[in-house]
Amino acid sequence: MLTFDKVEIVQGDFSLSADFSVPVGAKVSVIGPSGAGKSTLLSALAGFVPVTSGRILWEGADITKATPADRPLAMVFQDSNLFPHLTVAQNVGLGVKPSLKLTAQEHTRVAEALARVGLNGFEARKPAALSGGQQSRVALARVLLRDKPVMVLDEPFAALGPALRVEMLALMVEIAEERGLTVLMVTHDPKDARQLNGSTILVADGIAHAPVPTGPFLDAPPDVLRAYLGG
Ligand SMILES: Nc1ncnc2c1ncn2[C@@H]1O[C@H](COP(=O)(O)OP(=O)(O)OP(=O)(O)O)[C@@H](O)[C@H]1O
Repeated sequence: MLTFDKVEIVQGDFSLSADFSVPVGAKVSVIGPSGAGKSTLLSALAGFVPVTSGRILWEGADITKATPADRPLAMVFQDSNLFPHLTVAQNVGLGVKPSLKLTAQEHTRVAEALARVGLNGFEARKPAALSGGQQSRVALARVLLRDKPVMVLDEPFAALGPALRVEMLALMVEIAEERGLTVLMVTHDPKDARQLNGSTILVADGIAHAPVPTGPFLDAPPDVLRAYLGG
């Protein structure tokens, strides 16, 4: 279980509170108006933004003060965050060892992760020689290799067209279910949230609310979200 225990995050004159738990294996969308604090919530979870008070717990262990590398999560960023001068295999290998001095066994793990995301034979390519969808696959392979129980995605695949986005989300969910990962995904698009088919955390008015089932929530969204969703 991932728990935000009476968490308060203060950044300048902005503050956000969170007090809820997410079960292991849950698929959670994080949704809310622009500037409401979605990225702030995930950044605090990842250890990039300090928590002012309260605690963050993973499986009962207090990770509030842990360094980002010691936390149980791996992140997928909007732009895939690939290094342009490194090959696909090296970009993925970074997930194993930042020094890239991999053992034979680690090279095998890289090859297996690339195969899992459908990128057999792409090892030697540079990111510039990949399509947007293929770049997203590399980012997913990198997360796979980190072997962390929580996958955090901040508007992933936003640069992709609608069909490709559906495909990438499906692959992400397939991998998450295969490994029993807990997923937290910021999205602006209710279609993404519905496809994730789990629960939704509404971030609005300084509060990250406890997750509720996504379907019923989006069928009757609160006013604060209705304006934002444009419907
Ligand atoms: N370093 C900072 N210092 C002070 N305020 C900050 C800082 N970083 C972000 N903020 C403020 O915190 C609030 C939440 O920002 P955040 O990026 O988390 O929102 P968001 O919901 O992810 O927005 P969007 O959907 O537009 O990406 C905003 O009002 C922002 O201006």
